[in-house]
Amino acid sequence: MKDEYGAMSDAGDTFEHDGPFTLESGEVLSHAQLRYNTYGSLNPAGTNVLLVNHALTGNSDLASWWGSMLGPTLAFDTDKYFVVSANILGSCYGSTSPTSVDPSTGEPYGKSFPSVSVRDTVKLQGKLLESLGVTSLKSVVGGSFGGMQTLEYLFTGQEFGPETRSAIPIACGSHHTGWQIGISELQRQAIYADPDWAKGEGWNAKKGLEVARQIGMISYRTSQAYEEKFGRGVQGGKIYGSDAEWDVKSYLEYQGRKFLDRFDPITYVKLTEQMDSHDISRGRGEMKAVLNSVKVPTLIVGIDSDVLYPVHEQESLRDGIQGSELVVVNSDAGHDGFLLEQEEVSKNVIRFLESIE
Ligand SMILES: CC(=O)SCCNC(=O)CCNC(=O)[C@H](O)C(C)(C)COP(=O)(O)OP(=O)(O)OC[C@H]1O[C@@H](n2cnc3c(N)ncnc32)[C@H](O)[C@@H]1OP(=O)(O)O
Ligand SMILES: N[C@@H](CCO)C(=O)O
Repeated sequence: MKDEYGAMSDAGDTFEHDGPFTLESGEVLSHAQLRYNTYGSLNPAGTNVLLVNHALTGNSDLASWWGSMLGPTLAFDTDKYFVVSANILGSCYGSTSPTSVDPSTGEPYGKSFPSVSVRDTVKLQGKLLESLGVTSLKSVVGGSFGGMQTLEYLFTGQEFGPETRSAIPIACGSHHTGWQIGISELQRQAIYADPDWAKGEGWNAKKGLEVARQIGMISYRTSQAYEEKFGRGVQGGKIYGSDAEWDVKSYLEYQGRKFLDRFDPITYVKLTEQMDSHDISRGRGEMKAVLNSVKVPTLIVGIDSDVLYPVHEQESLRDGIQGSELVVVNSDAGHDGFLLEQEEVSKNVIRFLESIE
């Protein structure tokens, strides 16, 4: 279900920040809210907490994307843990975003929505956790954009929010690299190239958004996966020129169209910009020293076929964070392996959580 400006209103609760929220950029959101979901019960000390962070286009409805990991006896064991999943600030899934009304104009922010960093999202989530009575996080887990948030939590206890006792960053690195910013930029350029981006507020740059999602879908998988799924399959037998209806073309077009039901171009531009802000060393010193300052147990997970966040980035995290462990999951799926290989991810999460106080 979407509201009048296109924001998704999925199930969950809403946290409202008390007063204006100042962003890293110095800009101020006069009102800031976050959608979140919880599962299980909080213990009286507020310490049996697992925080699970979603990726770029996900939401706080954890059951809808890591469902086979959530429930009694599963990785996110709701008999033992109070599991919290919070939306990203700037996401159209119920948090303050470009689709929200700017109180100063009475109109949706649109392109004037301020620049939010991954650290801003985590800082606001920290306020949400405090409001729930959370004093300490047993672990923070997330893949991709969720992994970037997870890495920021390694510093929250020292800087803001509840203490973090362990972390499981998956399929991400210590900062967004030139490669990843380039792929984000390519997607934004597809949106900017849509003639409707320059008209009015830009909400109607739908063709651009479709193409952006198609570019994303290529980067989330691998040549092996595309070969296995589509190969040279074609409808109608025509293989020459623009008459060729390749199965892969039809798949990408379908994914692009489907995406319009749950995202808008402005939010997509802003969220990819937020990912590009990811750099745990910003303002904290040299990366080597920043990683070396991490003292909590950390399980780093990579996917061996991930071309977007390649394994060497997880190896760098492992080399930098003292005593951390790296597990590389074998999968042809590529980056999306963190969503598709739930059994393998679960196994490692369970083992690691059992080893943590
Ligand atoms: C609504 C939500 O998902 S929001 C919940 C949170 N989501 C997230 O966190 C991530 C977003 N989701 C994703 O990235 C993906 O859906 C994943 C990774 C979770 C799952 O991927 P997969 O299961 O491998 O799906 P896959 O990429 O094969 O796409 C399947 C779809 O393509 C369609 N399809 C497959 N081949 C073709 C083709 N040749 N032509 C047209 N359509 C095709 C299928 O019919 C199917 O359609 P459906 O989704 O309407 O059922
Ligand atoms: N499939 C994921 C990839 C980004 O990590 C998403 O759409 O959010």
